[in-house]
Amino acid sequence: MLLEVKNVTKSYGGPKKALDDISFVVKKGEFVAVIGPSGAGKSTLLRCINRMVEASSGEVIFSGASVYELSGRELRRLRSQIGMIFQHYNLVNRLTVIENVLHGRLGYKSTLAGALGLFTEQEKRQALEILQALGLEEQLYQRCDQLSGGQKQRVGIARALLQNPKMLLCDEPIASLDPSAAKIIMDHLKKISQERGITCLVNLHQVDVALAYSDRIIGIKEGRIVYDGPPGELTAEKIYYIYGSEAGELIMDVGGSSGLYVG
Ligand SMILES: Nc1ncnc2c1ncn2[C@@H]1O[C@H](COP(=O)(O)OP(=O)(O)OP(=O)(O)O)[C@@H](O)[C@H]1O
Repeated sequence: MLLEVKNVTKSYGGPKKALDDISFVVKKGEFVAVIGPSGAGKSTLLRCINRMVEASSGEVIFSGASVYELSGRELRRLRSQIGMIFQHYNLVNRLTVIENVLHGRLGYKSTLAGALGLFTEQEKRQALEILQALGLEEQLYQRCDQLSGGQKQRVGIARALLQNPKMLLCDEPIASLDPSAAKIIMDHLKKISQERGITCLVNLHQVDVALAYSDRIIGIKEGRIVYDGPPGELTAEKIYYIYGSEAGELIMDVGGSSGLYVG
């Protein structure tokens, strides 16, 4: 077991809880898709795991450590083991690809070394190797604002990998991409989890993508888990239940998609 989420509840102060008593366990290397309609709580859930958002109650155990009890250096060390991928990439646009990726190491450095941009040869070599694996070797010295969305997301993945994470939290990683760029990103994430044994927790709006890529799907509706099981058991009825009125369009996608994600 790598991650255990126990009875996590989050209220932002409004009448409805964003997360309501969420519990699940994730094994090392598992590829888990988290699906659900807009506002279901997917993003809040990912952020409560690494404490970008503080949960109102509950507990998270990651790699044997009780995340909600850590502070200072221990919390930073733990966070460096959890890479995060964002819908809008969160890159520094005026910096180059290689500079953005090396930023992934900052969590390991003293403030001074980080501020001076002091990176070891070993770190630079690893950054290069990761960027090559992601097909970005020709963009190393390009500024990030000159890249396509798909390339930006690959830089985001490279930055996260340079932390040597045990787990990646991916918050709608393909929501801003066209289908072919989205496929490239999903293929890379899957490969990373299979080849490097890195656990992936991926928030997705698209059910067809979740079905095609994940070992397991967690369905969230109004802050609660309403499905947790293999993709093969996620029937059309269950999709209807999770998505309510948004379901029609999604089920059509599943049945009649271009086959882009299948096979
Ligand atoms: N910072 C915040 N302050 C107040 N309410 C928030 C905040 N962030 C999220 N919420 C609320 O919490 C609930 C869950 O939101 P969340 O963004 O986690 O859902 P989501 O499933 O990721 O949706 P989406 O796909 O639209 O991002 C929603 O009702 C949302 O309005």
